[in-house]
Amino acid sequence: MSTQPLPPRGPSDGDTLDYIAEQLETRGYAVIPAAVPPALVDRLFIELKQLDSAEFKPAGIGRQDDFQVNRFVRSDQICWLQGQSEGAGGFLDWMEQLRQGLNRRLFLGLFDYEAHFASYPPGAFYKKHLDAFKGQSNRVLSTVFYLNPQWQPSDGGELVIYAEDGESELECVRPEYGKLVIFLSEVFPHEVRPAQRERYSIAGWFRVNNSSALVPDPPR
Ligand SMILES: O=C(O)CCC(=O)C(=O)O
Ligand SMILES: [Fe+2]
Repeated sequence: MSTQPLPPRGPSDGDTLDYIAEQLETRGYAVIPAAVPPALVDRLFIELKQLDSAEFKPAGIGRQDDFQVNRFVRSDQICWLQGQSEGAGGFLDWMEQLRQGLNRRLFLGLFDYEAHFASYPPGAFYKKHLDAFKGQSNRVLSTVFYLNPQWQPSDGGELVIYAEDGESELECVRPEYGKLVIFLSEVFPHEVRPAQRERYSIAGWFRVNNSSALVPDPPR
């Protein structure tokens, strides 16, 4: 058995940052059961429940010009976080602390962060994919944060993280309330298995800035 250090609980303090940085450096991903302050998790959950279903749109694949909705690849609904509300603002602030902390520790040059709520109705999925392809995207680190109270193993909906070869399973993560997963966007193929219940999350990406005066950074 490998002896991984126990993940710390609590806010984005030095210990949490050290833990995430160490995991990213040694394994390329981190699973933290309770990184975000509980009051913030509850606030986000309330806001998510208050969102009108009309604000959720079918998620697509690709960027602006080649954006397409493909129900065979993914069948979730999304709503981008704007940060105007207490919970969403708190979450984006927390991620900003993480961005700065990781830049200091790992020199990643992370430039900004974008995130959306995602809702997977029962039976919805996201087939095995990479969040970024080398040289084609400025997404460097993917984050997924789960908002599913009392999630049971029989509810399914796991996030499966595969090794770079796309075959061997590295991790099968239950989408439990308050859990945060972070991984290198270009390295790990992953998939969302269908769930028995509605499955809620916030998916986000830390990005680098590849723009210059002549070549603007591509839109997401
Ligand atoms: O919800 C998850 O567990 C992962 C979602 C995902 O892979 C994505 O939105 O790119
Ligand atoms: Fe993904």
